[in-house]
Amino acid sequence: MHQPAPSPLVVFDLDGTLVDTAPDLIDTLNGLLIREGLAAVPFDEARRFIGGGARLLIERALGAHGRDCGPPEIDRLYAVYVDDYAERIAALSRPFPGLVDALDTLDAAGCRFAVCTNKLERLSVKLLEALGLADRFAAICGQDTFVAMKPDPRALLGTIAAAAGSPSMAVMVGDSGTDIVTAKAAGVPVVAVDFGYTEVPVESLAPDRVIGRYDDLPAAVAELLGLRAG
Ligand SMILES: O=C(O)COP(=O)(O)O
Ligand SMILES: [Mg+2]
Repeated sequence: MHQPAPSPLVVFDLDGTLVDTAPDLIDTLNGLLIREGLAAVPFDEARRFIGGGARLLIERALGAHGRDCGPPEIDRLYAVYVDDYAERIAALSRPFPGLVDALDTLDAAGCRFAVCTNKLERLSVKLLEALGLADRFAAICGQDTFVAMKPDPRALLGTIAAAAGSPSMAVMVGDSGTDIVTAKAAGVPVVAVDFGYTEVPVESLAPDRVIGRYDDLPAAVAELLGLRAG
């Protein structure tokens, strides 16, 4: 008996890829810093610090301004940050332009979708529910879903398994070096979006494709998976 071939799976990063979350992430960060008597971080600088999870965002923001806090202090700030962020999860955050149409086109071509993010799982679900997008994903996996978070390839391979997909029929879509390194380590082709949050231009990180708008995603996925373009 043959197993049916798994449908193609497109695994998306969340912050900076599916959703422009920087305004809420950075408002939360700066609200916290100001309450703590610390300097707020300029938006464009803080935007580049997103991608490794909220704890790293806080560490980078403090480090950029010469504050080196020990783990207990970071733990305390992180706990407050997570609570504050949950309160404003989708106050300003919106899907990037063209995302929903691209999902519709890929869906019609037989693709399924999953999320592999370094956000906490519960915040990821809450955000996507608030935006009416949660039901589109077969799995929504965060930094605390598996034993390891991106760039560990087990985060991506675990997400693909949770969505009942196969690594040989999967593509990762992400905005940062973290996503590209993760996908390469997992042996999964990767499309980089160039409108997200990254410290270096994504082109310099050798993804399989770079797209500047969601309209170009269906063709990139079709090429990488050898599908007939819709
Ligand atoms: O919030 C972060 O820093 C990381 O989130 P991402 O993995 O969805 O980019
Ligand atoms: Mg990202």
